[in-house]
Amino acid sequence: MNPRKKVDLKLIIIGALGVGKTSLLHQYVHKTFYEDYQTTLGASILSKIIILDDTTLKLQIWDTGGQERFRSMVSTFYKGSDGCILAFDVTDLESFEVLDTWRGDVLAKIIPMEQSYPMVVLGNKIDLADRQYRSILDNYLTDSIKLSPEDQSRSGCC
Ligand SMILES: Nc1nc2c(ncn2[C@@H]2O[C@H](COP(=O)(O)OP(=O)(O)OP(=O)(O)O)[C@@H](O)[C@H]2O)c(=O)[nH]1
Ligand SMILES: [Mg+2]
Repeated sequence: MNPRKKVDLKLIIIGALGVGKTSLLHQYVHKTFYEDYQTTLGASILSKIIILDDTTLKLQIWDTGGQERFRSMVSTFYKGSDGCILAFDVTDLESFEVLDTWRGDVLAKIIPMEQSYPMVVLGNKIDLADRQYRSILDNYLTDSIKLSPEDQSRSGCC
């Protein structure tokens, strides 16, 4: 039997104040959800081991604070990361719009060193009734992606 490969990955989660970055990670790693809000000061690190096919992945996930005053400190944590989660709150349009700035920060630090760097956009708080994600996605599709009619029919979109 082949021993499993071992891979260490450093991931970072960024996004506006209070979008739920810490809650999401605690739910993922410790299976607990905190109702009480305690803003993250700077950053904290969580670890999780997952097994994927024949590989043991050791995730080191950097949870960062969304406060403006931590912005330049947080950008120093991007170094050496293998990917990034851009988090927003689906009930808060501004938290989505500001992702562009966060993304710009990451690209400015990472891309000169890494040609390919995975980033995912994550919409949180989907349990809340006043979610605005439909209009967020509609605007995004209209303004940014501009799918051609062929693409739309292929994707079954719109
Ligand atoms: N309803 C609902 N509330 C959530 C969800 N995720 C987080 N919250 C609440 O949102 C508040 C902020 O959550 P945090 O996880 O501390 O937010 P954060 O992004 O880490 O905030 P900063 O560290 O200040 O940047 C807390 O009161 C959470 O309980 C969710 O999926 N649904
Ligand atoms: Mg936090």
